[in-house]
Amino acid sequence: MQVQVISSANEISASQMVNKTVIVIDVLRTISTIITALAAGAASVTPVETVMEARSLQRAGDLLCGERFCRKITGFDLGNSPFEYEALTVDSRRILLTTTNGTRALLKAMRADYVLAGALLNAGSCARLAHDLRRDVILLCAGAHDQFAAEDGLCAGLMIDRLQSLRQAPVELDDFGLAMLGFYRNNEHSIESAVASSLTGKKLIKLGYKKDVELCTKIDHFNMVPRLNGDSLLLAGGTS
Ligand SMILES: O=C(O)[C@H](CS(=O)(=O)O)OP(=O)(O)O
Repeated sequence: MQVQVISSANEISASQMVNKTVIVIDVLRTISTIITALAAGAASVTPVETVMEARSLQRAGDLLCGERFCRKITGFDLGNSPFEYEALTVDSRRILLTTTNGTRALLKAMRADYVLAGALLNAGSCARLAHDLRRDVILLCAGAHDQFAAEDGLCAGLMIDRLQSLRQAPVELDDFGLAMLGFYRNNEHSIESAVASSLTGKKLIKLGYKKDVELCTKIDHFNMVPRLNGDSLLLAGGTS
């Protein structure tokens, strides 16, 4: 199995995705929020590029969700904090979600054979499902504002570590993947502080989202994987 790591959403091209499984990684916070929402019973999550598009797609019962500048969008039901996605609020609802980086990365990955949503919260399950799908893998770090984000790189390194332990044959890594594996192994006993020291981690903490950062660093908190089906993410695997 070949595994390639791409440093930010704008670095991927459609031709790279042919016959591949793409795992879209956005630890802070989009993918962590999507995993939490589906685990809490949301029917599906549809990633949407713009605020206007989200509004135009809304049908009765749908929740309009997302952030700009890390804050809930005016008039929307929920923002981008996993804590907002409680069972009472999201149960059986379709979620239309637009965020700065994470939903854009998901939309960019749509040409792949399989698109999975991965974060620290479900890293082990995500690696296992990717292994079972028997395709070469791209780990697409969503990044922040078209730049590499350290927390996504750490998560990519963790998934490579997990993929390697699942396989008899070695995982063939590109150089960036090799670097991310080393980055993860150097920080594996201090993931929470490494994420809290990242640019986005520091920004979110400054804005009052320290608990979000702490929650998003819980490795393997869930054993299920959001998987793209048409234009929406649905659950694959167990529930918690
Ligand atoms: O809301 C978030 O956590 C981030 C904000 S930022 O653009 O990275 O500063 O957005 P996301 O799309 O979840 O990376």
